[in-house]
Order: sequence, then structure tokens, then C-alpha cells
Amino acid sequence: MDELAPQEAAVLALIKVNPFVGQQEVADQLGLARSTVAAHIVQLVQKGHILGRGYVLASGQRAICVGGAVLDRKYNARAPLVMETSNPVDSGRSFGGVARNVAENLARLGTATGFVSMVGDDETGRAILHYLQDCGIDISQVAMTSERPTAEYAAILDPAGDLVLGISDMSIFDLIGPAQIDKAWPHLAAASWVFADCNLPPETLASLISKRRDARFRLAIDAVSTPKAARLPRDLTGIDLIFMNIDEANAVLRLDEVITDAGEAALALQAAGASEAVVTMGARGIAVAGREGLKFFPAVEARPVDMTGAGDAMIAGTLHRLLEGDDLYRAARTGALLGTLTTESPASVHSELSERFLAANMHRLDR
Ligand SMILES: Nc1ncnc2c1ncn2[C@@H]1O[C@H](COP(=O)(O)OP(=O)(O)O)[C@@H](O)[C@H]1O
Ligand SMILES: O=c1[nH]cc([C@@H]2O[C@H](COP(=O)(O)O)[C@@H](O)[C@H]2O)c(=O)[nH]1
Repeated sequence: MDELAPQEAAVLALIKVNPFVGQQEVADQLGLARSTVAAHIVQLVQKGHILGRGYVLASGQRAICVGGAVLDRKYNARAPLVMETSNPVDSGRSFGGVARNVAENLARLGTATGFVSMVGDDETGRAILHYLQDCGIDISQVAMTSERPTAEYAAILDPAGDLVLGISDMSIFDLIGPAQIDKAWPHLAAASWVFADCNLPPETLASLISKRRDARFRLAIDAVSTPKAARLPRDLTGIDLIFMNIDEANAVLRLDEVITDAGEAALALQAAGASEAVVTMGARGIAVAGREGLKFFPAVEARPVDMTGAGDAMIAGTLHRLLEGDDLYRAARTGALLGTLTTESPASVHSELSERFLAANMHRLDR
């Protein structure tokens, strides 16, 4: 095949990550005229890089993550915090958001991944998009708005590392309506797994769950937090796999008696309609209610430095292994190991994560 000119290579790169991309979208992303893009596409066809336009067959195993993209800020107090005055801290920032974290973990593990979300028309939003694109994630379905800023979460921690105050501005996610899911539908319909977090508004979650009934993909959902878990419908029919902790399960189930056992919570989520459920217990491990009943897996012993993102890594590890053909029990065990590995990294997504890194740590499951 002939050498590609830089602009042709840039057009081809965008088509590779999103075969549904329109000429105008390519033109906008690259700052070119649509007619220039059309000419490049003609060249790419002639040079044999594009076989043609038309029906694109869904190929390979693909995951699409739908939900939050957030800027996480952490402030570690150097001395006990004193209210109503200025306190010295060590600060750090990283990209977070449950669905974004899951997408980054999946892509680093080698799963073809797309992301559906909304960011603000600001520096943070653009930085998140560049970062995800560099990870090889299809960001064509991330909308940008000037109505609200990109979501932010700030945690103020005491000298022991415990949370004193968390504040979040996530109002931008109220704008991710069912119409955005409809627009992204060809991407979702071609996926093997769709993962959604409860940063989405209730009507968007409900629409996704109801549309899943006629679709080929399987749907996984994470509760995010106790208040956000209550956004899920009471009837969980249509959800193939659900992840949450016990408090979140109680918020979803709204039973007369509060559940205190993770296994009981996982079975109750199944009874409420979810096909399978994973209930997390931090350092104590996970309870998995699958097709062959309930199983417990204790957590691998760790030297934790930061818990942020452990649950999201656990979800991504589980979905990655399900895509590779494992049953839920085996997949969730590997997922929980990835959660543990993430607690040993200060970043929300383990900075060394790759398929090889995970493989090199699998022996820790046997200890
Ligand atoms: N202190 C810990 N030691 C070992 N593994 C841990 C620890 N905390 C979390 N994990 C692992 O990460 C997974 C997810 O963490 P968890 O805190 O349960 O989720 P979430 O962040 O959703 O609350 C756990 O199931 C476990 O496998
Ligand atoms: O209402 C929300 N709070 C917090 C998060 C995100 O949750 C992540 C931490 O998740 P975990 O529970 O795995 O620590 C952080 O990156 C944070 O941005 C979110 O998406 N929505």
C-alpha cells in the first residue's frame, strides 16, 4: 500500500476508531473542510486502506461505557484540619468518573472500548477527551456542552488519609438524556457489553434498560453511590449484571428490613430481576450471585495506598474476562484482583496497567 500523507493518516485514524464517523465530524475534529476530507477518503479507498462505504459489520468483542467523566481533585492535609481558616495541603488531580475509569481500565487491558458521556466546553473537558483518545478509546459519542462545566469531584482528606469532606459538581450529567443514547445506538447495538453508571439521570437509565430487551448486547450497571443507586428502577429486569456495595443494594431494594449480609444482598438483587449480581465488601472481598448460585471470594491481601477507583477496576477486570470467555465467578475473581492492585496505586487507574501487568499478578490469587 502507498505511503499516507499526514492528513490522510489522521483521517484514517479517526475512521478506525469510529467506522460510523461522518465526513463533517472528521472535518470538524481535524479543522479541515468537508470537501478536503472527502478527497482524502477517495485517496484512502484508492490506496486500499478503506474497502468501501456502506454496511459496517460489527466485528470483534467491543465494550461501550456510558456515564460519568470527572476531574478528581485530592487535598491531603499536612496537619489536623482546622475549620474556618486556610489549611496547608498536598494536592493532586486525576481524571475520574466511574464509567470513564472503567473505560480506561478496559482499554488498557486491550478491550476495544467506546465511551458515551458529556463534558463541558472547557480546558478540563478537552484534556479528558485527548487523554481518552490517546488510550485508544472511541470518544465520538462524548458530547460537549457550554451549558455546564465538566464534572468535578474534590476530596479533602485528614493526615491519616480519611475523607473529611467530599464535594462534587456533577450537574452536567443531568443533560445526558435518552436522546443521546438514541444517537449513540449503532455503537451500543454493535457492542458485546454495555456498561452504564448511575451518574446517568433516572430516565436515561430506564430507557437504556428497556431498549436492551431488543438488543444483542449484555448490560452491566454500577450504582456509583448510595443516593445515585436510588435512580435505578425497583424492577431490575433487563440488567444482565449489577455491581454495588451493601448500602447501595439497600437503596435499590427499598425492603422493609435492611440487609446486612453481602450474599443476601446479591441474591435479593437477582430476585429483583438482575440476571447476575456482584456485591463488594472492600477488603473482605465480593459475593457473586451467578447462574450457579452464590459464591464468596475473599480479597487478596494488599498494601493499599489509595482506594479510589478500586471498584471501577474490579468492574473492568470482570467485564474484560467475561469478554475473553470466562464464567462470571472466574471473571469476578480476576476483577477483584485488579481492584486490589488498584488500591496499591495512588492513581484512580493503575498507571502500569496492561494485559501483561495483570497476567504477571495472577499468581496473587493462589496465595
Ligand atoms: N483494603 C483492600 N485490600 C485488598 N483488596 C481491596 C481492598 N479494598 C478494596 N479491595 C479490592 O477492590 C475491590 C473493590 O473495592 P470496594 O472498596 O469493595 O469497591 P467500591 O470502591 O465500589 O466501594 C474489592 O472487591 C477488593 O477486591
Ligand atoms: O457521584 C459521583 N461520585 C464519584 C464518582 C467517581 O467515582 C470514582 C471513584 O470510584 P470508586 O468508588 O471505585 O473509588 C472517582 O473517580 C469519582 O470521580 C462519580 O463518577 N460520580
